[in-house]
Amino acid sequence: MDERSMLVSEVRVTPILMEDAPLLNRHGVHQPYATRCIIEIRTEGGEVGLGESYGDQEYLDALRLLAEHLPGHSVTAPNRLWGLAAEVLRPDAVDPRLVDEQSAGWLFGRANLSRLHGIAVSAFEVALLDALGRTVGLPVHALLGGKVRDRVDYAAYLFYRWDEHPTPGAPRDDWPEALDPAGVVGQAERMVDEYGFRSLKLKGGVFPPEEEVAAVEALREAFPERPVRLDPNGIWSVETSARVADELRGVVEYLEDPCLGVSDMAQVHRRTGVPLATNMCVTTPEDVPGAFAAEAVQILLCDHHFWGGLVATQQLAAICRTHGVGLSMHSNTHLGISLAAMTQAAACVRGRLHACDTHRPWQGEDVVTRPHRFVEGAVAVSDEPGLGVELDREALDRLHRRWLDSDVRGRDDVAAMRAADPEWTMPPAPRW
Ligand SMILES: O=C([O-])C(=O)C[C@H](O)[C@@H](O)C(=O)[O-]
Ligand SMILES: [Mg+2]
Repeated sequence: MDERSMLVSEVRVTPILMEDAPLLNRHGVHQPYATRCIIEIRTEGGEVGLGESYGDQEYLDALRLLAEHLPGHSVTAPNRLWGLAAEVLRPDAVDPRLVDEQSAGWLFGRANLSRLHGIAVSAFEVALLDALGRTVGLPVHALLGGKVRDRVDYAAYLFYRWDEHPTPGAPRDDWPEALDPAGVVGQAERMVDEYGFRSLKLKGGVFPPEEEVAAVEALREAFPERPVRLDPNGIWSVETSARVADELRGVVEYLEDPCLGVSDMAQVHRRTGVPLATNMCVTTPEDVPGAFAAEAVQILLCDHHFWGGLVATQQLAAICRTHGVGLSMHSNTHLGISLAAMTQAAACVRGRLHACDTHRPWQGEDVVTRPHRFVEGAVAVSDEPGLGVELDREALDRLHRRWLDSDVRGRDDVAAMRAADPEWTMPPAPRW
């Protein structure tokens, strides 16, 4: 094959706004529209590779900056993206919020340079692998060493939610409110009916822990065969976390980020023995040694969007296997290109993989022509070349026009909550 045909000729990073549901979490509520960006890489040989990543303005700027340096890069060399990212995305070249270690504004860990590079590499690595796979006629999983499973299990991602956004004129879906155990069980019933999910995860941190414990117990009673997890995003103290862990021992598969930080998580696990998962206190490779040594984490939620991509996911999986730490996948609001990438990566992970998180059922829109179907809670691993998805150009244009016509440029669940409660501010941690 002619080497020149493998070179990147053009890169497009297109910001979009997609409808989102009024899902509640410890910060507040999801905005009516969420930002995201779609990446298209064209090769000299005429293939196109797709990627999907965060769309907050500061990330968009960083991704566009890196994109300028990609023409001439070979789709056969995704590993070289790390060196390029280190060269181009220096602390003085990016928005300070992306590298400020003190900024813990997100629901998935602190910002820092290592994480920024992981995010940037991932966004383009996926697109390069897609283009390479299409060029040579192989699925991405073959480029990662081959799939070890044909279907990837996902969990029903249950949220406390309102039936509609407090913002006038916001889009509305057809899910009813879920604000108590009966509402949560009703939501789970519909998720199980429509998607067949065989694991359940409740996003907590919204109501006092007793109410969330009651919801988890109600889920367990309604679905005795299905593992249940609870994730309050680190809003409990060590005392509260230990109490909840004692109450839910044997009821939950694991507790996810009951409290913040390696030392507090380790204390809770030491005191209770209940398995703990995280997508908050271990989010870069540098976090791994200390957290594993302290036994703060029994299940790590990988997320290729911030761990550096699909190859990095395999490397992280190997580290977890070596240390006897289980693996699952974190997700926040995403569309079908991300789901395709998550599924290809998960397909290659050897050993036990806990059902992965996905927000996909909450999105009524997509930018791929054939949105994925969940059958018995799983997505079939595509064997088509690349990621196995095609871009719906008309949908992309529509969601991009929406972005152009709007001033929403990032995620702010605290501000969104103020539409319902003008006094609302970021809750302290621990809150309970
Ligand atoms: O597992 C998690 O912590 C998440 O999925 C973080 C997300 O941002 C979720 O909490 C959300 O979207 O509200
Ligand atoms: Mg979490």
